[in-house]
Amino acid sequence: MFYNAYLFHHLNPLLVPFPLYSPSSFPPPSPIFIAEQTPEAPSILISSVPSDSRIPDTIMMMMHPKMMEMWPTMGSAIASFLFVWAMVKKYCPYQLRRQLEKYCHRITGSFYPYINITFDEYAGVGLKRSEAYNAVEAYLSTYISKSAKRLKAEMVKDGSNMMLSMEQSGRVVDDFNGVKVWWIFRNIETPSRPEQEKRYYILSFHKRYRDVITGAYLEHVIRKGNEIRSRNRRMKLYTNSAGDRSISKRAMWSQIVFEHPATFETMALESDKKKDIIEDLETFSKSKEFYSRTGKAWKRGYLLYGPPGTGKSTMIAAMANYLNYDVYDLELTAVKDNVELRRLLIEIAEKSILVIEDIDCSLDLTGERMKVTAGMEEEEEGAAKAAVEGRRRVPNDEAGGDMSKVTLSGLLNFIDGLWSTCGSERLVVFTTNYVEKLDPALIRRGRMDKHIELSYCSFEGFKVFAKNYLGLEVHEIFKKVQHLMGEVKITPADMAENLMPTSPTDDPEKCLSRLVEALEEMKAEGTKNVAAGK
Ligand SMILES: Nc1ncnc2c1ncn2[C@@H]1O[C@H](COP(=O)(O)OP(=O)(O)OP(=O)(O)O)[C@@H](O)[C@H]1O
Ligand SMILES: [Mg+2]
Repeated sequence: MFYNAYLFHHLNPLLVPFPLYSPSSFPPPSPIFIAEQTPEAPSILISSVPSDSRIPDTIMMMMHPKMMEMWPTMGSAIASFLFVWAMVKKYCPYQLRRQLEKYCHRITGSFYPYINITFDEYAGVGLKRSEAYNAVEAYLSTYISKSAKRLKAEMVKDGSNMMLSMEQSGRVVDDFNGVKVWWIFRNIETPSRPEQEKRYYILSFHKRYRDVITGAYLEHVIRKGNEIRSRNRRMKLYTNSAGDRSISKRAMWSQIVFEHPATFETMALESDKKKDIIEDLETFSKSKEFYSRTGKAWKRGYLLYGPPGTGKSTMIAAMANYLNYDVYDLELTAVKDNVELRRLLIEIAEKSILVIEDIDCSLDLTGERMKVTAGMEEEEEGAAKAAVEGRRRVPNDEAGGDMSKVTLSGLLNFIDGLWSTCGSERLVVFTTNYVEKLDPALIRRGRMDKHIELSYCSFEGFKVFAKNYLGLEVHEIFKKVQHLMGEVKITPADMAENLMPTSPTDDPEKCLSRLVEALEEMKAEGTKNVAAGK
């Protein structure tokens, strides 16, 4: 670029009226003047800020060197104009000023030849990151490395690539079939959301290209941007926690990159069950058309239940890896009330899995349910209740001691009420150790479409472990293991623990023998308990 940049501070004597200047009423209507980049038609760029930001300390003016000769005249013209405007602003009655502003805008608008389109980071009610903004950001990442000066780098998939985006207000030029457009990035603090910067892109182009830019060009940007996004996508794990309230006094999602190694191949599960789940996921992810044809929200509920250590959490990771979906791990006890729950759930992006672990411990809905569990032995019920209470209290203590006011109806509303249609391609997964204690309303078919029981390890499951952990497909000890597994129940977690080499000298045989020992011990323990009448 051949432009010279000038930074004018408040105190610059040339622009003394500046302290009186407020961007909220700065004419002309567009906050940004775009400089023509051709030497034949040089003009200036005044980088101002939109009305909802703070008054800038400095204002940047860029101009073509050719204009330097004109600067003395032009500079004082601008200064005089700003001075007059500042006086008008300061001394004119409000009504008159409004009128003047209107005329000013009309006049400048008639010769201002550019159209600006804004892409805000948060669309609509401001709760959900705009898809268009995401696409634009990704699209520009391929261009900005060439022209923008202050960049932010983010590692993308496999850590093999970087995605660049503009960090501070910056500008890039794009060329579409010979038509030049400018992308301007702005990040400003807003008084209404001090915890969050307002970020947006402005697309500027000459009005004579309106059709081609609003049509073919924008289509091209969104398509390319989405392609780049899906290529670079790294799965994320989001979680809400009471601790995150410190800044904004409300829970928000915080995220980390999700890199769980579990897959369906590594899961010890009967092959029929595995196949069934995979097919179900596959069908779901390809059923966009079906859901819209049948008027249903594109979402599916899974209930994973079974004793501790049977692979419920592992299954969620395998599902996420299979579909390449983000995971939103919702800690219900840290959600203050239904309003906060709604806000959190609206922020969930598509292609995601919403997980509520230990749903039986998560809500104060258990009060009613506890009474319903008539079949439960009293002692067991007491222990379960204590566990529930214990687990429920911990996060709430962090939140300042107040109990979560999320209700069953609040939760159901998001699962399949009107709000459920906000955001599509979403799996909702509940896990529990005590399926019988759940409120039937919560898990009825249609809400939780698929109930998957994860139970004790089968011999087939053991073979998956043996292959993955020890590299063994057959071994003479397998028979013994099979026999013992017919007599005692062992969870996949215990199985994994026993098969894991504990020292570098442990060979597969040693690990298998350790498992046999553990199984025999469990069997003896079981016999002892039966004899003692437990
Ligand atoms: N089916 C399985 N296949 C492979 N590994 C498993 C399986 N089930 C459990 N594991 C292993 O056991 C560990 C515990 O499993 P996981 O956390 O998934 O159990 P869970 O059912 O979620 O337990 P909880 O009810 O206590 O949350 C995991 O780290 C995993 O390595
Ligand atoms: Mg778990």
